Amino acid sequence: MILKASNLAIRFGQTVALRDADVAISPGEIVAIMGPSGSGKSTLLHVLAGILRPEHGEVHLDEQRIDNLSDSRRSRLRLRSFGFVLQFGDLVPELSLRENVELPLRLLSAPRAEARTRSRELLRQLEVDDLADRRPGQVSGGQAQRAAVARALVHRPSVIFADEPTGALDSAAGEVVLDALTGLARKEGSAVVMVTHEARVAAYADRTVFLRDGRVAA
Ligand SMILES: Nc1ncnc2c1ncn2[C@@H]1O[C@H](COP(=O)(O)OP(=O)(O)OP(=O)(O)O)[C@@H](O)[C@H]1O
Repeated sequence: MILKASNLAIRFGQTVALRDADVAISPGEIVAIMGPSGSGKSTLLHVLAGILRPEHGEVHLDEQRIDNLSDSRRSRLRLRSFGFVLQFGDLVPELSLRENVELPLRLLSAPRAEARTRSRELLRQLEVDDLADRRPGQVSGGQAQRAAVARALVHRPSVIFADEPTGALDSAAGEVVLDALTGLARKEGSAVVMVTHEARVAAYADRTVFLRDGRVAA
């Protein structure tokens, strides 16, 4: 397993968001998380990604326990091992698409030339290379989301987390983004954990985990 979580529990005030949740993701596997509104999908994603710390339970990336690391070590680990695609607007608005895609590699101190070559190649595969010098506000939502997919993949992460990655797109643009995300992740061997409430999005996954009231349903 590349990512394994057991007995996860977390509350927000009186609300129990997760209780006794177990999830295990194999290397390169594409998993959808589905469930009714408020069932804990985003919370589970945030706990698996080391953004939220569970009150009970453990999260392991490969052999390493990650939930009990300090905030700074978890941030570093997220940068190195994970990629993220959110619903919309998570590119840096002041940077061009190319600079956004290069950013994870630059933060990881990769040589500038290597960052440039790798990001150019991904932007080409996602068919937005002709827009590389535009800022996110100067392209369509679907084009920006394809750049976000490139940014999520650029540093060859073990796991890509996607929270409603096509939630802000029409179905045609959404399909292009999902084809790109799942196709490139398969090619490069990154696992994908994707929260969605749409069956047609979950159809891109190898497997679906259903949540109900903070529990993983059988
Ligand atoms: N920061 C927070 N503060 C208080 N309550 C929260 C917080 N985050 C989540 N919750 C609550 O925890 C429960 C699970 O929320 P979560 O966002 O994980 O659900 P979800 O399945 O992703 O929902 P949706 O499909 O509507 O996005 C909900 O009852 C929600 O109101």
